[in-house]
Amino acid sequence: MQGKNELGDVRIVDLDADSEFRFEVDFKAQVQIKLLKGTAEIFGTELATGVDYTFSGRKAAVYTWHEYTANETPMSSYLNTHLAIQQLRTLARSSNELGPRVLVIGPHDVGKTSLCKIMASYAFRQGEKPLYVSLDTAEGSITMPGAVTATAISHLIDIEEGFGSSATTAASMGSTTMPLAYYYGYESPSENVKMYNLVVSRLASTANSRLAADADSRASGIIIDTPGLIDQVGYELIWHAVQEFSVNVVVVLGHERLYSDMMKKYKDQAGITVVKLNKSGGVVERDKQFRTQLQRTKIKEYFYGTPKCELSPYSMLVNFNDINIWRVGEVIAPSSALPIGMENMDSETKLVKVDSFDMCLHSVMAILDADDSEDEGNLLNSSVVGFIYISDVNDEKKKMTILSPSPGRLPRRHVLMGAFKWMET
Ligand SMILES: Nc1ncnc2c1ncn2[C@@H]1O[C@H](COP(=O)(O)OP(=O)(O)OP(=O)(O)O)[C@@H](O)[C@H]1O
Repeated sequence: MQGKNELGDVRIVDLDADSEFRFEVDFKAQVQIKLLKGTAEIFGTELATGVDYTFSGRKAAVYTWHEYTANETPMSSYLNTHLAIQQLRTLARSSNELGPRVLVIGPHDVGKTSLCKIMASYAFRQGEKPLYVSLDTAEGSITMPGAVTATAISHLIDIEEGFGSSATTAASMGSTTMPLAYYYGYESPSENVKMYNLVVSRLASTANSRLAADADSRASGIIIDTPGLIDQVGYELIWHAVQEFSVNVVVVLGHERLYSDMMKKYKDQAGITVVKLNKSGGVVERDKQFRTQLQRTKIKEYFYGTPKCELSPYSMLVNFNDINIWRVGEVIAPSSALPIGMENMDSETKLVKVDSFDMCLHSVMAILDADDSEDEGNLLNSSVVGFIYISDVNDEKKKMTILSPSPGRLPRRHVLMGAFKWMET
């Protein structure tokens, strides 16, 4: 395998069987990797021989199988887990039932997203079309940070861009393959647990009914990536996701206590299997700065596309009167912080209309799939048709400038604002 940085320095690396070449590239730097001979994969997607793959702002590993030798990486256990899940799919197909619903949990930075990608890629390579669900609002791996999403894996996950080129750009182009998304609007679920659980429930219910109606994907089931929360709030979120998606396989990655707590909780529940897998030594911790940078990159990608598929967003003027901007009411104290029995009633999920447009400047907002006349109490039940960015606000003229991936009028007038801001650079 050959690696080349932007200064033109070339390195050739010989990869033994069952070993990984791990690399980290800064956002400002670029490296190219080329497979010269043999077979290798990145998070489950195979590399083609002789093709230059370019990476920037990424931490990843090139893995090679050949045959089993040492057990230095947990890849063989990931493969075995996939094979067991694959059997459940075959079984489901023969009885025309819903395939496995797999939930991957664990603390931050243990490789949950990577494992989900690996399992989705392996499933796809075996002809399956599982639904990939991301409940990780910090990451925005499929559309935007702040959203929970579901998308059918109908083509290979891109080596260089992850879901970037497949889902984000499809979404920006208003394609019908726009992933199903609901907008929560904050990075961490603990900021507003009630609202987070509400959007997860909505996503689960729509995803379940889509799957029930899609004979092609039904037996392939669902793979669910989660945020890395394992404190008291985290457990609540896990129980909730298990229930809403009728999860029957819980994969615990890299955390003994979490595993034994899950075993305790589910040992008497027929039909739920709890599996423990080790964290890969290659998983890298990402500091706050790297995560923020990753979020900015995701937001930018939504509007401007990726190096492989560039987009030019449209800038348009919108009258204050032509748009209804909503945000969730002031959360005085999250319910989780109040004494048992006392609830913050509905302020955590009650929308208030934003009338000070100044506060919208540089915000990312979700356009809700709701009719103009929709009751405000129902808006949070709406999925997302796309995202916009407010690049300028002119109070005098009562207009604002909006950046949108598609031309023409706003498709809907109700938009939901969260906490994500971004500065075009
Ligand atoms: N085997 C590996 N070699 C090198 N890098 C890896 C490997 N596995 C994962 N990584 C990288 O480590 C980082 C963390 O992995 P990942 O996003 O899968 O963890 P996570 O548990 O989903 O994180 P979180 O949920 O906290 O965001 C990512 O940048 C990923 O690309």
